[in-house]
Amino acid sequence: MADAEEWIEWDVARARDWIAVPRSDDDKYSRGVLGVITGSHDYPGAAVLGVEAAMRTGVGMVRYTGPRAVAGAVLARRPEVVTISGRVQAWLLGSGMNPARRTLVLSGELSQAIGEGHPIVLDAGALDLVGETHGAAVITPHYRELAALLGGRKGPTVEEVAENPGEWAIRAAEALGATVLLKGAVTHIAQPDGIRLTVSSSPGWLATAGTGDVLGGVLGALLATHHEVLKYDPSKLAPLSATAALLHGLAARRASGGGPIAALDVAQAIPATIAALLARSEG
Ligand SMILES: NC(=O)C1=CN([C@@H]2O[C@H](COP(=O)(O)OP(=O)(O)OC[C@H]3O[C@@H](n4cnc5c(N)ncnc54)[C@H](OP(=O)(O)O)[C@@H]3O)[C@@H](O)[C@H]2O)[C@@H](O)CC1
Ligand SMILES: Nc1ncnc2c1ncn2[C@@H]1O[C@H](COP(=O)(O)OP(=O)(O)O)[C@@H](O)[C@H]1O
Repeated sequence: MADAEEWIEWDVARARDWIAVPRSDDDKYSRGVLGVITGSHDYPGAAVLGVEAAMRTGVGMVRYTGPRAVAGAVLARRPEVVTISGRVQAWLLGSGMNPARRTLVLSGELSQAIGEGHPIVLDAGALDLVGETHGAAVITPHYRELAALLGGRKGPTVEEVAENPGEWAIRAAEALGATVLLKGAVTHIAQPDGIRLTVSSSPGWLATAGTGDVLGGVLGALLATHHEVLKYDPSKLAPLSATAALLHGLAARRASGGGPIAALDVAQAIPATIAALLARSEG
C-alpha cells in the first residue's frame, strides 16, 4: 500500500496559480472553448449542472453538442451556450450518460471528440472510453465507478476501493495511463508519472445528487483555459484537477454557510469563491 506521506494536500496558495485570469488582449476564443457532450433523456440535469459550473468557473465559451433533447434544458438555464459544432480547446464528456444506452451516433460523436486530442475530462458514462484517449485525459469516477472500471482487470470491490482509495487511484492511473480524480470525502488525484494530490477540506454537505456533475464542469473549464500549457505538458492535469476539487469544496462551503446545499448552489458560489481566492482572502 502507498505511503501516506507521499500524498500532498492541495491548498489555496497552490490553487491560486491555476486560475487563468483574462488578460487585456484576450477574447473568448483565446481564453478557451469547452466542448461538452453530457446528459441524456434520463439525466438532463447533469448537463445543465456541468455547463452552469463551467460557465461560473470562467471560460471563453461553452459549446454543448450533447443530445438535442437535452440542449433545450441547457439553453433554458444558460442562453450563452452555443449548441452548434465547432472548434474547441477541451472536452467534458459523459456526465449523466449511460454507456449501456449509447447509440451508434453518440458513440461516433464521443469518439470524434476524443480523436481531436484535446485535453479531456471523462466522467460517469464516458469512463469506459479512457482507452481511446491520447494526450491529456483525466477520469473522474466515484468509488463504485472505479470498481466497475477496473472490474475487467481483476479489479477491486467497491468496499476495497472505499477502504483504500489512494491506493486504488494510483493503481488505476498506472493501469489506465490517465490522470485519475477519485471522488469521495477525500478526493485523491493520481497520475501515472507519480504525482499524488489530495483534497480533504470539502464539507460533507457535498454528498448530494449532482455535485459530481458540477465538479466535471469546473474541471472542464480549467482544462479549456489551460489548453496551451496542457498541449506541451499533460502532467499539469494533476494540479488542475486538484484545483478543481479544491474550488468545488470551497464553493460548497461558501454556499452552505454550515447548512445544506443543492448542487446548483455550489455552481453559483464559484465566482465569489474564485474572487476570494485571487484576492488572497479566506478563499
Ligand atoms: N440531476 C441529474 O441529472 C443527476 C445525474 N446524475 C448522473 O446519474 C448517473 C448515475 O450516477 P451514479 O453513479 O451516482 O448512480 P447509479 O449508477 O445509478 O448508482 C446506482 C447505485 O446506487 C445504488 N442506489 C440507488 N439508490 C439507492 C438508495 N436509495 N440507497 C442506497 N443505494 C442506492 C444502487 O444500488 P441498487 O439499488 O442497485 O442495489 C447502485 O449500486 C451519472 O451519469 C451521473 O452523472 C447524478 O449525478 C445525480 C444527479
Ligand atoms: N462525505 C463527503 N464529504 C465531502 N465531499 C463529498 C462527500 N461525499 C461526496 N463528496 C463529493 O461530492 C461529489 C459527489 O459526486 P458524485 O458521486 O459523482 O455524485 P453525483 O453523481 O450525484 O454528481 C464529489 O465531488 C465528492 O468528492
